[in-house]
Amino acid sequence: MADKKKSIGFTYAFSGLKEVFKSERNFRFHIISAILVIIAGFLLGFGLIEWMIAITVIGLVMTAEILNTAIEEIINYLRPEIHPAAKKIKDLAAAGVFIAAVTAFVVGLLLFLPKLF
Ligand SMILES: Nc1ncnc2c1ncn2[C@@H]1O[C@H](COP(=O)(O)OP(=O)(O)OP(=O)(O)O)[C@@H](O)[C@H]1O
Repeated sequence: MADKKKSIGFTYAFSGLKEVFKSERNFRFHIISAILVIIAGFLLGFGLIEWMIAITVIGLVMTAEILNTAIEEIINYLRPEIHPAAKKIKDLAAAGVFIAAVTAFVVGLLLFLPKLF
């Protein structure tokens, strides 16, 4: 029973992933960036700690993008007029993605630059 519940939970989660992949250009960009980081990690011989850091920031950015998409969908579903509160909510969600992406970029520089130079 618990196993069945768990597998249904995974099904919904995968359905969400499929949705965000289909509808969000940004998410596809994050996936491609993550694949490039993973390839570069293999080529540059990342150690355990470097892999842990890289995977953590990849997960951070993807999670932020998915939550941003969910928040946008809530606002679109509620169909508000153009409203300052709707703007504020969407802008805050977008700011979350921005902070996650800048963090990933800076961490990426700190990981890759010492390996390259
Ligand atoms: N109902 C609204 N009222 C006021 N401003 C809004 C409203 N909906 C969207 N906006 C403004 O437009 C911006 C873009 O919103 P939109 O829903 O188009 O997101 P998006 O461009 O699809 O985002 P993403 O590229 O992450 O998918 C928001 O950040 C907000 O500033």
